[in-house]
Amino acid sequence: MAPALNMLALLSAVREWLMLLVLVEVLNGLKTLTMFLYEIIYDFFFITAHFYPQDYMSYEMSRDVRVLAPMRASLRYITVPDEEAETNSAKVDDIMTSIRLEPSRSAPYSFWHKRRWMHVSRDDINARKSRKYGRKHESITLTILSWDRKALDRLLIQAKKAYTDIVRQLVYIYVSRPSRRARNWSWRFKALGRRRPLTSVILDDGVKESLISDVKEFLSSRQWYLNRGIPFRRGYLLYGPPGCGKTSFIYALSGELQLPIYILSLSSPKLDDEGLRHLLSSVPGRCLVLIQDIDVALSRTMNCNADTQDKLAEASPTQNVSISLNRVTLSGVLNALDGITSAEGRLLFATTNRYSALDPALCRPGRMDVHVEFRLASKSQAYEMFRLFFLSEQAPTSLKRNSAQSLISYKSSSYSESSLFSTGFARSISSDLDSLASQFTNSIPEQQFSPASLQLYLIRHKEQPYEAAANAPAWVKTAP
Ligand SMILES: Nc1ncnc2c1ncn2[C@@H]1O[C@H](COP(=O)(O)OP(=O)(O)OP(=O)(O)O)[C@@H](O)[C@H]1O
Repeated sequence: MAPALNMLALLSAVREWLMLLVLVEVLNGLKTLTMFLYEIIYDFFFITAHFYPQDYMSYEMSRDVRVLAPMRASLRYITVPDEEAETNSAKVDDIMTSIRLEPSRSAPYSFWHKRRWMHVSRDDINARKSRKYGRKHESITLTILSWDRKALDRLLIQAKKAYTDIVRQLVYIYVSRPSRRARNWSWRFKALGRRRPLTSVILDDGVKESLISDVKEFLSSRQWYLNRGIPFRRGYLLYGPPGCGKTSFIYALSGELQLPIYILSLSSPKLDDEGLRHLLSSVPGRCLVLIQDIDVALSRTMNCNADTQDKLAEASPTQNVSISLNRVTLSGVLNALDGITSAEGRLLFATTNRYSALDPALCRPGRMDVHVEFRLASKSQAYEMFRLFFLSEQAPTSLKRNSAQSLISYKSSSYSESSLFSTGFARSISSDLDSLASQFTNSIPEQQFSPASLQLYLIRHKEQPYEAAANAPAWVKTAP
């Protein structure tokens, strides 16, 4: 009797287990079905866009709360990136226009745009993907409650316009710096620079235009490079005496192309070949890397090997500032420039005052593809500088080089120079501008002064165009 009872109990337990198993399977099936239905409904009702760091502009745009959700007053969780907090502007208004707000990592935000619900979140991307997509380990996801794809197009068009308006006036500047972990270097946001118009950099005829068209041509040829297996990057070597506009041109170009500038200081203390390689491989695609005075940095490091530097540092621990402690070698620079992990679309600009001192290996095509000489000011540069200097912003925009004579002259013997600026100075000077510029140019010898020294002279006479032209011969005789 007892074995029969045990058997019955066993059967009932097995039956209960089986029922439980079936229940679990049914629940799992329901869950899968729910997920399946959810995905169908989600795909039908929601449009999702992902933004990855490799697509620099659209990623930066999507991270900027001011751009995607201008009515940010309703947002509750916002991050102010470290870099923006560093913005050192005296005017509150300036800070407000330059401070970027980002969605918080912990809390996504939602907003309404044209009666549609939108949701933005910052998501981590896994290490494998992050290697593919760039230096930041995250992406931005925008979800729109709508089955009309045009809703996304409309938002992106509006956001792109807002973003362009914000960045049009600004240049993002990054600098290399050692990170806390030894032997590791990274890029740090330094400042939002005001964009310098390219027209304010005056070079010899054709130099600026050919450089700009070369850069633009390069940036639009990605596929051409890829098809031929050529690394998609280009190096420019700008050389010439100090104060001839090399750096100014590079800054103006970055503003024109709306590309961030990454300033690489080869003479940074303790920068070594590995750090340099890491830095050059971690810039984003489409950016401008600037190495100033490349000859100085390299000659200093090569004259002083790592051991000597260590000894010097130990001997004078308090004089770190004056002693170069970097260990970058020429071969390290060459390897870093050639690095296969270097960002695509990278524009490298190096400047030097001593072209002949550079190693030919550094200057060869593939590393420095385009060499451009920036010379001391020619007469035509002096002429254009004078005109630009005294061509007030209030002057009619139609005022071109040879049209000044046709404008009505407001000059009369009764006005004083100082009153010109407050009482229609622009129109007053415009009629004489060309003749004053010619007078000035006649006194300036060809290629004897740098544009920087001409600029200094003109600044001294910034409200006295007539005196600036008249005093130029005397200045030329005494100028250093
Ligand atoms: N070609 C130019 N057109 C207009 N301004 C110029 C030009 N060259 C120099 N300047 C002015 O001179 C100053 C110094 O110029 P910049 O720093 O660009 O010269 P550089 O050639 O880079 O000098 P360095 O070799 O010493 O770095 C700037 O304020 C700039 O406005």
